[in-house]
Amino acid sequence: MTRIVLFENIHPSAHEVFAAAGLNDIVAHASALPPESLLEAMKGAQLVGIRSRTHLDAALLSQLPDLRAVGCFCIGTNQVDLETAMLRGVPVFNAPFSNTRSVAEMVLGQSILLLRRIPEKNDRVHHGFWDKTADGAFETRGKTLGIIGYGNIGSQVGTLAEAAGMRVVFHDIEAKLPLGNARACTTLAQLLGQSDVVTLHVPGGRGTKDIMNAATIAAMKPGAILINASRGTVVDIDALHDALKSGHLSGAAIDVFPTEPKGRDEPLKSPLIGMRNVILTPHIGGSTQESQENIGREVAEKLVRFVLSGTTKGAVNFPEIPYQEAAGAARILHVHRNLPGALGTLSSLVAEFGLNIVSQQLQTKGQVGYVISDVEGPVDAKVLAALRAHPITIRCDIV
Ligand SMILES: NC(=O)c1ccc[n+]([C@@H]2O[C@H](COP(=O)([O-])OP(=O)(O)OC[C@H]3O[C@@H](n4cnc5c(N)ncnc54)[C@H](O)[C@@H]3O)[C@@H](O)[C@H]2O)c1
Ligand SMILES: O=C(O)[C@H](O)COP(=O)(O)O
Repeated sequence: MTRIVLFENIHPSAHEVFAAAGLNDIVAHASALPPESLLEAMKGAQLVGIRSRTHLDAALLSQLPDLRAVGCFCIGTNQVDLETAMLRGVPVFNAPFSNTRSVAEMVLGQSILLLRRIPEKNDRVHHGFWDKTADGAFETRGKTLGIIGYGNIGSQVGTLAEAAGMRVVFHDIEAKLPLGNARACTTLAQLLGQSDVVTLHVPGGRGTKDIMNAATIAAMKPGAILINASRGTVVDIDALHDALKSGHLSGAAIDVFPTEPKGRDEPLKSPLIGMRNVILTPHIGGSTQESQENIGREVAEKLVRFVLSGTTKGAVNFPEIPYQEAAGAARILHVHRNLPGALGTLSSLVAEFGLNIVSQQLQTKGQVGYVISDVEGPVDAKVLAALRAHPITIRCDIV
């Protein structure tokens, strides 16, 4: 039996995919759990499904000997210690494109609303005030959108923004093909100095921490707008608060926060609460019916393929072996330390039990090697125990 434990209200489409593959031992939690309950909830799970709020650090992963794979039912994977997972023989899968469009649409919508100061005007009318004025309200057409991080989401935002008449510039640490009429900026300063709206679409992690800080926010055009729907660590919220208070920036939309509540019952703490022309949303950039259904299906399919055939295609932290038809009576999935002669050692071990290898694929990544071997003849518990006991072995399973 493959025990699956899911957190954070993963879409029923995932359950359908698991059930169709005969994987019915599923425990589903509607929200993220506090760290003190997480280990207990994951014990015995072979597959774990999470979204952005569940953190799987090295200490937690090392207490989960049964864990075979992790599914991040989202784009970001920075909430998992990917290196530790790999060294423990655990591939991590995600859904790299399934919510891209949802985020891009939200960012374009926020740009239009903030340029017109709609959040502030909406609030005034709700309080009975009729402040009819064009002061500080601008068309989107002809304004410059600066995109920091021109990957899947950033480039999609650029395409939509051009359709709305915006001029698009972007900055990325890698060379990127500009779509439409978008122009690359070689430096961040170049982008900040000319953009009416700046939007962030970089991954989380040390390399992007506080990209927008007091100095870079000061380098933005007076009256500009800042949007962040990437990761909460990317913007120094106190510096943003100061720039909004002083009037240097005219508005902001923040979907992700340095510390986010674990669930509905926990309040958000942020100095931005109650500020004028600021849109605050609870990390819902990728939360649409369409995206969640697609993500549920996509990640569950990757997990099912791994469980049934060992394929790791699409894993973000692991040697990738594409799907191949089973060629023998049994398939051995062997994760080992990537040392010289490891493949020979494995093949000799298998041969000692009189098993003939009919098909074999090896891929390596850093310190880890992964081999799928199809063998003639059944692999019994004695063979599996011998393979698992060998010093080069990190993990070994039979499918
Ligand atoms: N708010 C949400 O609900 C939501 C939904 C989906 C994704 N996200 C987040 O959006 C972010 C982007 O997602 P994506 O799918 O476009 O990722 P992606 O990997 O396709 O693109 C990220 C881009 O950022 C670039 N980059 C990395 N470091 C940079 C730096 N220091 N300066 C400039 N560019 C840099 C990369 O080269 C890459 O082109 C991720 O953090 C993801 O987790 C948030
Ligand atoms: O990485 C992502 O895809 C987004 O941050 C969305 O995360 P979520 O699934 O927790 O909404």
